Amino acid sequence: MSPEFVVLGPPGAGKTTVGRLLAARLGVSFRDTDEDVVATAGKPISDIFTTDGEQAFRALEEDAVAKGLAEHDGVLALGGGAVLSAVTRERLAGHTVVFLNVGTAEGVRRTGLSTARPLLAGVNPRSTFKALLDARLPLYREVATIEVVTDDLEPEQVVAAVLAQWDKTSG
Ligand SMILES: Nc1ncnc2c1ncn2[C@@H]1O[C@H](COP(=O)(O)OP(=O)(O)OP(=O)(O)O)[C@@H](O)[C@H]1O
Ligand SMILES: O=C(O)C1=C[C@@H](O)[C@@H](O)[C@H](O)C1
Ligand SMILES: [Mg+2]
Repeated sequence: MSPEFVVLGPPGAGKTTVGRLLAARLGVSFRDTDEDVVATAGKPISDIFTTDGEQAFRALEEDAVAKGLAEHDGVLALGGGAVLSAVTRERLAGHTVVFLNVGTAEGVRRTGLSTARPLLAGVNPRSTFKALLDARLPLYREVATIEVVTDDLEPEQVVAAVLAQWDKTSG
């Protein structure tokens, strides 16, 4: 078994929103590694970061991604920082990997109303988001087979853009 689409990108890119829509459109199931980590740890991501630290979260995330890739055959959304793991990047080879890109202004706007993202909870979410994006852009692009810039698109339009690129590449 193997996911039809793996969806990744920074916080607020729309991995969960678009991933769910994409799965519904294809009539397949949706799975999100952030939710799997929460279920395994038995507490919210913000608590894992506070109590156990980011490293502990990344270890749980690496396992959740490996399991999702092995077990799930629908749409699998990864946490925003999953690509920081070299092992995970290797595991993504051979999969259809969708990179949902979003710029700093729109990414901060989309994530601004939530306190659930511990990495963006600092004093200057804008500079934090930009630094995160700069550091990860090469990693997202290393593994992606499809990239959609989502800033000016509604979630349904993002799904359409993903499927249009997929049609072209799977030819
Ligand atoms: N294309 C879009 N246009 C407008 N708003 C969007 C779009 N995609 C997502 N959103 C909104 O942005 C917010 C964040 O979306 P979502 O939770 O899907 O992002 P995510 O990539 O899963 O983030 P995280 O990495 O934190 O899990 C939500 O309020 C969602 O409704
Ligand atoms: O970008 C990140 O590093 C994160 C994104 C979220 O999906 C969660 O996985 C967590 O909040 C960390
Ligand atoms: Mg999400």
